Amino acid sequence: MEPEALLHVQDLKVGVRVGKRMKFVIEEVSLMIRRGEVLGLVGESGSGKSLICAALLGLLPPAADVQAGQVLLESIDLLRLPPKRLRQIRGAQIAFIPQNPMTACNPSLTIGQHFLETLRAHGNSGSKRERLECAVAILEQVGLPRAGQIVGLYPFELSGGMLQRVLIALAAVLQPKVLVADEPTTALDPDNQELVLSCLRNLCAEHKMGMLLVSHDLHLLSRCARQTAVLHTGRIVESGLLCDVMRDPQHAFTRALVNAAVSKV
Ligand SMILES: Nc1ncnc2c1ncn2[C@@H]1O[C@H](COP(=O)(O)OP(=O)(O)OP(=O)(O)O)[C@@H](O)[C@H]1O
Repeated sequence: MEPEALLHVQDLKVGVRVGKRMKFVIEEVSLMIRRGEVLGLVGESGSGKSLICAALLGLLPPAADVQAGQVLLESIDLLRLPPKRLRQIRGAQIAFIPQNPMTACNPSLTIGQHFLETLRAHGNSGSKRERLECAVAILEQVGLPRAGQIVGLYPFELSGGMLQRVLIALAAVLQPKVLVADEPTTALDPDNQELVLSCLRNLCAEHKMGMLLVSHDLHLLSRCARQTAVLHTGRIVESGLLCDVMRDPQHAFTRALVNAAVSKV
């Protein structure tokens, strides 16, 4: 039996205002993510990957607007929720892992305080000690050694790879149904990339989360994603099982991506 669809994006269209006119940068994008499954969204720089992530989370920049489409999280259309309800769902049911861990953290808060704040903001009524225990447990799950000490450290005291795993833990602590990860390994060296990818793979499998993993690198996606969708100038030009797409790419743009990926192996 096919696992059930968690996130279903249908015919998404996003425009950005350029002076007085609207330029459409995302057109008729449809994606489906099932429980426990990683969908790799691949595309060239400027193809619209980050705007799709932002649209899913209701975090488009002021110049951009959703013009059409649906983003169904199970049966709820995120594009049509009042802002207050969307804020409750964001983080708790659909969470974001950013590209650059160094700029995503608040430098004046310890790692533990980041977790306390996230849990408090989403109504966790446990004591401070219970919330910190929760933080330590998820930090251990993402493979960070000495998690009990890490909660007392500030972001600058951790390496980029460790901090990215902290952010993954922070995104996962409320056990969202879907994780959206926009190029989460860009700022990392190859060893840390591998650690982060395996941490994402394990989290999704263990908690049956769905994940949208964004990259411009098909080879990198092939280490984590089962399904893929290929984005080219704002449109999905090909999608399916990543192994099939890599074996027999149909679109000229996908063939170029596959050749680039093969040359990295
Ligand atoms: N705030 C904005 N104002 C105007 N245009 C924007 C804005 N954000 C993005 N765009 C345009 O929308 C298109 C898609 O941008 P987006 O950042 O989503 O691409 P991307 O695939 O994520 O690129 P990269 O891999 O380089 O991050 C680009 O043409 C970009 O110039």
